[in-house]
Amino acid sequence: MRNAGLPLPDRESKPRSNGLSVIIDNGAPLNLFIDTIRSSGEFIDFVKFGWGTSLVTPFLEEKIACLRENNIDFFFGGTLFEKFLSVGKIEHFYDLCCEFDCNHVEISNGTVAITNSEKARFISEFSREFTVFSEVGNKDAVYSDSQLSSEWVDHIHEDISAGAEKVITEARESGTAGICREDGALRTDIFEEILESGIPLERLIFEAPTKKMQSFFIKYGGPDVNLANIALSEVIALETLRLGLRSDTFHLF
Ligand SMILES: C=C(OP(=O)(O)O)C(=O)O
Ligand SMILES: O=S([O-])[O-]
Repeated sequence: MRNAGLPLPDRESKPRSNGLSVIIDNGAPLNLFIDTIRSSGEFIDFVKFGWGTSLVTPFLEEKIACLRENNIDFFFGGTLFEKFLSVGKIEHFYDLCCEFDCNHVEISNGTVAITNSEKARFISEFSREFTVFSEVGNKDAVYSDSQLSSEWVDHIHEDISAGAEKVITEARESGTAGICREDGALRTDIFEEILESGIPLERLIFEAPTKKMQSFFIKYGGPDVNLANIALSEVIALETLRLGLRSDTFHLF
């Protein structure tokens, strides 16, 4: 990173608790993964092994070793937690997290029909041994549409009270549900309600797989807004958005 004399926004260096970029790995080939981590690791705070890909992706151990060498933490997609939950095998999920020496777990209810309060009980249990990132929002676009912004804020409060270190707002890998409409349009009503609620933005991580979403959150949340579901190929491009080095955020900073 070189600023070449430009007055760019100050970005805290890693490890940081704000301004996080969470990359999603969906089973990328090993060398592509290692190459990305080695060349852009400075801009990556976490890797999420998306949904249940960690059970299928070859070379998971090698990928995790590469992350450890580069001081990047990781967690498994919340859907994996939900899959174990749906078959009554949550203790196996716990065992898996221990086997991989996870520091972080994602606890969500984006696919299984459990209430937020039931989810909060798992947040509370897992937060005794892990740092919990909870997730609010549903993966079904039609159901998402029916969720009121006030419900989102209630659920975020409940998750934080239960022990979630940060709360992830659902958008999926595609930006088509949760805080987005099926056509990718952002639910600005939810974002506004979150801002009005006074919940510090540092406690939230916004899934923002598209440039449009990333630009929106940077515009209204600042260069240090926490963002997730960033594709491996977009790490550097995202950092330029945060720094006002791309047209979409050029005039912000
Ligand atoms: C990103 C996704 O899932 P998870 O949060 O479980 O990784 C998804 O299904 O698009
Ligand atoms: O829970 S998700 O869609 O990252």
